[in-house]
Amino acid sequence: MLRVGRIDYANTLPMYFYLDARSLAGVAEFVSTYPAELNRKMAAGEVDMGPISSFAYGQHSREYLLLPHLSVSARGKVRSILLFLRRPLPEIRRQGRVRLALTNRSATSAHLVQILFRGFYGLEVEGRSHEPELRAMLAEHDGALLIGDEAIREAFRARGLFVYDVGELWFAETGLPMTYAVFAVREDTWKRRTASVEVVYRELLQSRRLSERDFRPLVEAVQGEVGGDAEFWHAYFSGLSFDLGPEEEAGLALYFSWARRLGFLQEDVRLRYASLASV
Ligand SMILES: C=C(O[C@@H]1C=C(C(=O)O)C=C[C@H]1O)C(=O)O
Repeated sequence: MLRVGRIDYANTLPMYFYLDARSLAGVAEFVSTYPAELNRKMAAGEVDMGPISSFAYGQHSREYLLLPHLSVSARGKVRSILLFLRRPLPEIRRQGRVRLALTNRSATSAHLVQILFRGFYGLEVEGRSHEPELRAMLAEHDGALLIGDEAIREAFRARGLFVYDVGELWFAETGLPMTYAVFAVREDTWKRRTASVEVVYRELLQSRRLSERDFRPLVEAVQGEVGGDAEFWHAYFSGLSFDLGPEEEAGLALYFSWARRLGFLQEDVRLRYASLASV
């Protein structure tokens, strides 16, 4: 059986919501976790494919292949990758240095924030990986990065903090979308189990397409779990892009080149795709 990763944040739900259990019976089993742990499991070969952090793809682009037309991206506002600052951003920028607590659930966004603050704003950044607990994070830092449903929940109740959408900050500097997660398969799995990967891929893509036709059933499902109103969740799903097209590739290329320049990645990243027919 293929071990397929799954992230329990709302942002990947469109790819999973309409999966057909019968088509996947005997082909795939699902491993649910958060992004940083999924990245680790992919690297260790404990998971064969899944929605890993784009950054993790950058670290392993020689061993992984991308699945075409699948991602979690946004052109601007993403609404779930949020920086909670104790003081307004312009004030922090004037100060020239910042101490940030970065959620240990993330790989893409934790590096993206450092790219923005160091690369684009020219600040001295002390970034520390932290459990995603806003109060504890802010006790010793100027700001905290949260992602996924944890970020959304905190944004609903944040008082007296200055909250910035990291996707919006990236777009303001680059005019490009940002891709937070890509779907990748280990190349060794792809070679040995091509037919099974094709079955799972078709299902993920089909689910994505069905979800995009009408987000209402997904909105109802996440509203019950995370809270918030239907309007927020419609804006959330419609504001994300689940495709991986030329614009997303351009955003990723810029992200990877900055990650390389700041020493977060040791090699240039090539986007290599599994040759899957887009059905
Ligand atoms: C849009 C999001 O993207 C997520 C962010 C990730 C990261 O920062 O490494 C990884 C996977 C994505 O599901 C989010 O968490 O809100």
